[in-house]
Amino acid sequence: MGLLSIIRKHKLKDNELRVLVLGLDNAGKSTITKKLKNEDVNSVAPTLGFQINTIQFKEFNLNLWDIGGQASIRSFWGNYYDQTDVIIWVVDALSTERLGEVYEELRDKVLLQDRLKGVYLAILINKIDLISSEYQDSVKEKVEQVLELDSQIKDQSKFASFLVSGKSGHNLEEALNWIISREY
Ligand SMILES: Nc1nc2c(ncn2[C@@H]2O[C@H](COP(=O)(O)OP(=O)(O)OP(=O)(O)O)[C@@H](O)[C@H]2O)c(=O)[nH]1
Ligand SMILES: [Mg+2]
Repeated sequence: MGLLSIIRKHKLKDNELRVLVLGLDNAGKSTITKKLKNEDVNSVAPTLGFQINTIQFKEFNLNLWDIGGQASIRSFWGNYYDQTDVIIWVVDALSTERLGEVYEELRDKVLLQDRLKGVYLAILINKIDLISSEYQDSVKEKVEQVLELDSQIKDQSKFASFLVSGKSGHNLEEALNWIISREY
């Protein structure tokens, strides 16, 4: 057995998952991460490097890597890819004008990356607290349509999208439940 598979076996025994939190700048990655840690979400600043946070959720330890999303530092994302189990991809529900950029970055930096083959993808459509409930479903549809996940990812069990709010915590638990109920 190779070293990597030994490490992997050991991790699974501990129910430990490596989760990268990615997405464009200002999407809300750090806010969501803070909310999951029960920290104050009103004091966030743009992430210039990365922050590792371990949270316990049910019987799992999730190592959340909150990585800066500014364009100038996206080229460093690849440094974190090895041994990743899950990607949480955060989309700002209000910035519909940036959905083209979201599509390109998700495709090029995640979906086409050999080192991320087979990784589970949770799309968190964030800041839903700022969108009135009657429009929320159409926002979800719009994001799903632009990202073309159905055609880009053949295995339907590999991805799911959620309307969330990092500020209020809305639907974050549902997203984590989906993550821990995958097969690792
Ligand atoms: N209303 C609302 N604002 C949010 C929410 N999530 C994040 N924000 C705001 O969006 C801005 C960016 O949030 P961050 O969490 O710093 O975004 P980020 O994705 O970590 O950004 P980078 O670190 O630059 O990649 C901040 O002003 C947050 O307060 C949300 O769910 N609702
Ligand atoms: Mg951040």
